[in-house]
Amino acid sequence: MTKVIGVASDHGGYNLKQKVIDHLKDKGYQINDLGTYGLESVDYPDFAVKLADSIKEGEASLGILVCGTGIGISLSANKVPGIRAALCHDTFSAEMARRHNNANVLAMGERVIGSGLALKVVDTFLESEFDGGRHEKRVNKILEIEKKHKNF
Ligand SMILES: O=C(CO)[C@H](O)[C@H](O)[C@H](O)COP(=O)(O)O
Repeated sequence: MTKVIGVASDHGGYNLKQKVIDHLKDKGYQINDLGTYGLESVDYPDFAVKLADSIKEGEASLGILVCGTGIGISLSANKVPGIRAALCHDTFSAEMARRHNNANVLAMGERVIGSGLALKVVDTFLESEFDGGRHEKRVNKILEIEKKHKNF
């Protein structure tokens, strides 16, 4: 079955988001594009939460978020329980984000990274799998933190 990947950005990440979409479609992925759909100024939390909700609803198995730096959009997505958004601008971090942290969202900054490297980061993230084992216990501790602080 084709893997569905959720993708979203603000205006600062729009051009890179479009390149990511074209790249992944060429590779046979099915894309759930949650916007933004142009260069008009928008607010990154609105698109982070759209993507996070779509992952939680099971509409996509993994997600990719892009803003200018990747910081605001990853901070926002990580406020949604169950979302582990990793800001990665190199392939080693992208691999470890999946293998050790079971990250379900990759975040990048269009104003930080060139598109050639960004597409390699995307491929590495999507092709890496969670190692489990000792890392499972640690990821479960992240879930415990979410539960403990849910009324903060
Ligand atoms: O969230 C960000 C920074 O933490 C992103 O880089 C945004 O894309 C950026 O803040 C947007 O800035 P702009 O001047 O409104 O284009």
